[in-house]
Amino acid sequence: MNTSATTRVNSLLVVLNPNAGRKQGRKQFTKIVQPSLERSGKIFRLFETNSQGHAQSYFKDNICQLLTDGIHSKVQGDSITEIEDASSSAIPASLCIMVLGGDGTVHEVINGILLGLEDGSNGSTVPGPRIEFAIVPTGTGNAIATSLDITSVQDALDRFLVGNMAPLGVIKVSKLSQDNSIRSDRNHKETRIWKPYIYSVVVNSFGLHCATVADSEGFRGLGNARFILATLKNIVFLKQYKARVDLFGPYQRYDRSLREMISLQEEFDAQDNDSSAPSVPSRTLSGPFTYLMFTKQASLERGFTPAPYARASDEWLDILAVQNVGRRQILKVLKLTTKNGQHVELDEVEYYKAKAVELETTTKGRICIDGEFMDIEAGPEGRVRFEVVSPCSSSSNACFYVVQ
Ligand SMILES: Nc1ncnc2c1ncn2[C@@H]1O[C@H](COP(=O)(O)OP(=O)(O)OP(=O)(O)O)[C@@H](O)[C@H]1O
Repeated sequence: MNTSATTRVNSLLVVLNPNAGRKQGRKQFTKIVQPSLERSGKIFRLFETNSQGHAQSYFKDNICQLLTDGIHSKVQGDSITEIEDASSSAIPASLCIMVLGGDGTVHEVINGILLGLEDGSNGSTVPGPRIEFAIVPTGTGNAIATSLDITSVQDALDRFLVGNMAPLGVIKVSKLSQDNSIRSDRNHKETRIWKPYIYSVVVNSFGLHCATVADSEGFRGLGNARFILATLKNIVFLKQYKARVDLFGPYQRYDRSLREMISLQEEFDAQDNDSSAPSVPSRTLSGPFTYLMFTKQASLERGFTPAPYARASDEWLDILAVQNVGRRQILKVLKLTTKNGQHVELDEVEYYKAKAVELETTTKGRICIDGEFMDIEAGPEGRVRFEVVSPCSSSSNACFYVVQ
């Protein structure tokens, strides 16, 4: 997979969420971003979000138009007024989006784009347009920027101007289709029918992390301290969360003695699995879980690195699981998560990489998807599937890249 392609996209749209993080985005745009872009001769359009969900609905409604737009067209409010090449019906291959915000804003933009392209794709199987992101961290956690080691607004701009790109993997989160969710083929092999529900770019969690994200909303305004407060609360009132996790297809496991991820392809090959759509898990974690996450990002905020081997550009989903431990143990795990990901050396921690994962809860449960919440039914009907969509594959409606 190409991890160092240089930018070749001219059209630049700057998305500004003035409410992200400590609400400094507008100031940073005027003082740092705008002068820097103008100095380097970049022509751009500005889109400022006005509420939660605005970025998603804007991109859902406008992505096809944005892709067909000429560089000199203007955005006025939610509509694009001057379209340079209105006669062109073919969608040009590229768009660059600079996001001044946090992970929630990137999540909304990506979901809006994929929904908009899905509506406009008419079932096409050709890979979708190339969409490049430059992420300027003005949010709270800034997991994507932090995982790319982008340290400031200026650093993000400097990297944008250099233009080195890496693919940005996206996680498709699917629920079982309500009608006819299990189908049998000619050989009476049962196949589940999945319906995409949402796309995730940062982290999907269950258990303590999800409860912490929910509680941290009440402490907004405290910056990153809101996560610390919410985590402490959930350690004091520690719960174990009953669920099973199935890994499908080839997978890797962190080996503490070798201090690296080892491939378990051989174990997987030995099973009676159809590699294109395996129905038998290659590994099952039976819970209950204290802490569980599936992620594409190594760090969720500066200094907090739960999945040290995660790469936004690869095709793996990183799985961090801590099963049924007490307060003292989970505190030790979380403490070492802040020490360059040393928690993976603890016996309590299981760390895997897989291509597809399914979660099934024993009672009604809740998962957190990039800060959004999804309630799930108990048992097999409530199963949720997580899989990485390879950028630029025929199954992807768009080829996402990110400035690194
Ligand atoms: N003008 C606005 N007013 C209020 N909320 C907004 C506005 N524009 C966007 N939002 C919402 O702000 C929320 C927070 O944005 P974002 O997630 O980017 O920042 P953050 O939570 O501070 O950072 P991170 O997700 O990196 O921790 C999102 O849910 C987004 O929908």
